[in-house]
Amino acid sequence: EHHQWKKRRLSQATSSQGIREGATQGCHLRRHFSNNKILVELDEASGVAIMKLKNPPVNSLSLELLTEFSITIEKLEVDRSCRGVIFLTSAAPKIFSAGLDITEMSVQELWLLLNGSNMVTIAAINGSSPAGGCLMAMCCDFRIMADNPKYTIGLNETQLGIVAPFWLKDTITNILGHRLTEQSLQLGQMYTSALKIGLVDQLVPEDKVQSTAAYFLTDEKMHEDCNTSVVLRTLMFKALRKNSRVLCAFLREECNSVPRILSNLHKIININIYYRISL
Ligand SMILES: CC/C=C\C/C=C\C/C=C\C=C\CC(=O)SCCNC(=O)CCNC(=O)[C@H](O)C(C)(C)COP(=O)(O)OP(=O)(O)OC[C@H]1O[C@@H](n2cnc3c(N)ncnc32)[C@H](O)[C@@H]1OP(=O)(O)O
Repeated sequence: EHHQWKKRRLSQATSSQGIREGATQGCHLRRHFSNNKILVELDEASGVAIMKLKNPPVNSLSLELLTEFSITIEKLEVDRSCRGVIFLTSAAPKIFSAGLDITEMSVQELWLLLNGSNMVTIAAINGSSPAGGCLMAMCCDFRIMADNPKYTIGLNETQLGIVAPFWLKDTITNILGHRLTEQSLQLGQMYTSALKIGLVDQLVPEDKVQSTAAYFLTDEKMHEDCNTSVVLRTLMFKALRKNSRVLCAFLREECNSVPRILSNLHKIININIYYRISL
């Protein structure tokens, strides 16, 4: 069934369905794709794709954005000039993503896409990033965040009365370790010092987030201390993480069975009950 879903997405991705394309010729070719909520700029020389979320005012992860997200990732996956390098940032200032649109929900597919992707993914976190925004960043291989004490990041689900499902807990445990994860989820904690606890890998000045992500991906010298390219290291990292195939199978199942559109808070409560039962 997942295969069917993928096929359907791919045919949408390759059809003209709302995707606008263009190319500019500088010293090398840059291609642009866009649909309503996602802008992509692909530099063919470096293979670096910048994927920008554009859902004003707060970049919430609405169903429309998540659908376009899937289409875009799959389009990049099959694009031979994208050398497996992509980074994710926000087109809006100050907010990376406010998390799920509280009137809708479908986040498992995003988890599957980013965790299952063979591309190297970097979150260029240029603003606040609660809940689903933090999840999206955690699904990337590296996280580079703007050094601004006003911006916070974390899983505040508990404060919202949402019980984090086990795959979300596993995702943050991989990054923070067991004890800190417990504290973080129990309190629904939002962090201003995410670097200290390892939730992000690097803090940089706000205007350098995107360029640092690009530099990180393309400049091999930066990693000469370990004599292994960032791309190779990431592919190894992904291979290690893919051990959790059982988890992937569970999530695929769940994508098919959980109602994908929640139109009001009442349904959110039902979904929470569903998660409690399935734990
Ligand atoms: C339902 C889940 C079920 C099961 C669990 C499944 C999976 C678990 C994995 C992930 C779970 C994720 C859950 C979520 O992501 S829930 C969403 C959590 N998000 C928040 O708590 C965000 C709270 N918002 C803020 O902190 C701030 O708004 C801000 C820092 C993002 C921006 O602050 P600003 O001061 O710049 O702007 P505001 O005036 O506060 O907001 C502007 C505008 O935007 C609306 N808004 C804010 N957040 C959301 C949102 N998540 N969805 C939709 N709309 C949002 C806000 O209401 C304002 O609207 P108005 O201008 O008042 O109309």
